[in-house]
Amino acid sequence: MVRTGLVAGNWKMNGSLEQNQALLTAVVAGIRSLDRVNCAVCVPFPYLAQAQVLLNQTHLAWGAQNLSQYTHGAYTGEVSASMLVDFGVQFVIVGHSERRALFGESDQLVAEKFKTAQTAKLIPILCVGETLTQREANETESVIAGQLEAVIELNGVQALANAVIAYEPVWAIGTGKTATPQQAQDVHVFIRDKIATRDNQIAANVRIIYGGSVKADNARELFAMPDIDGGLIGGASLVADDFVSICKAAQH
Ligand SMILES: O=C[C@H](O)COP(=O)(O)O
Repeated sequence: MVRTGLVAGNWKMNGSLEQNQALLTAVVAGIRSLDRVNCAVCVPFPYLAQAQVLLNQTHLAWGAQNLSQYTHGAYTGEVSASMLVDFGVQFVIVGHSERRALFGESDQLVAEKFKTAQTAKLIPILCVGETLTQREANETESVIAGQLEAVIELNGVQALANAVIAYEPVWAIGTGKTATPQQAQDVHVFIRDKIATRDNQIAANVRIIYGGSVKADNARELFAMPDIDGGLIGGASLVADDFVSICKAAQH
């Protein structure tokens, strides 16, 4: 089977109305001719309205970087799935390592956010990945298995049919230290095999993308690996030419 590649930008806490306008306009123009890869940007909440206006009817989808596990009510500062739907959001990142490490999001909470997203028909981009200490202690597989199992336990393996998994080794995020294509491929195969123990078809179809210092000059070799279906791009998604090059590299 052929999985359509996905390149999603994660702007993190960056941007301004003025910068976004220039960036989005340039990216939309740059990816116009790409018809065999899906491209998206996950922007900070306040810019969803701007993304909706600028990206409607273009090849660039938009998404959010987080959501509340609650649907509505007295949860000051939270943003619900239905609010994201109001702004035409298609994707939402859940369980990014920065949220796990800096904001205390547990595997269980991530699984709940995943559920809330899917209930609202949003496509969760579920981030999994190990720290350097965990890799050096040979815990990569057990850590990722735990992160994945929490989501499968709560949501069922079928839920992965409408989701994307992003493998993001924490030691490669924003460090300029990319996993080698083979290192990334090995973990992607581990993830796919793990899912296959529950359901072969879902495992074969689910898109597993790689994140961690993907740049215009290393994207092609990463995306050439058979189980790497695209990328979740941080820093390089803030530079139009770089992001467009990475999107092009994912079109096989
Ligand atoms: O979500 C994106 C990742 O955290 C990767 O960020 P990076 O490309 O800046 O390393």
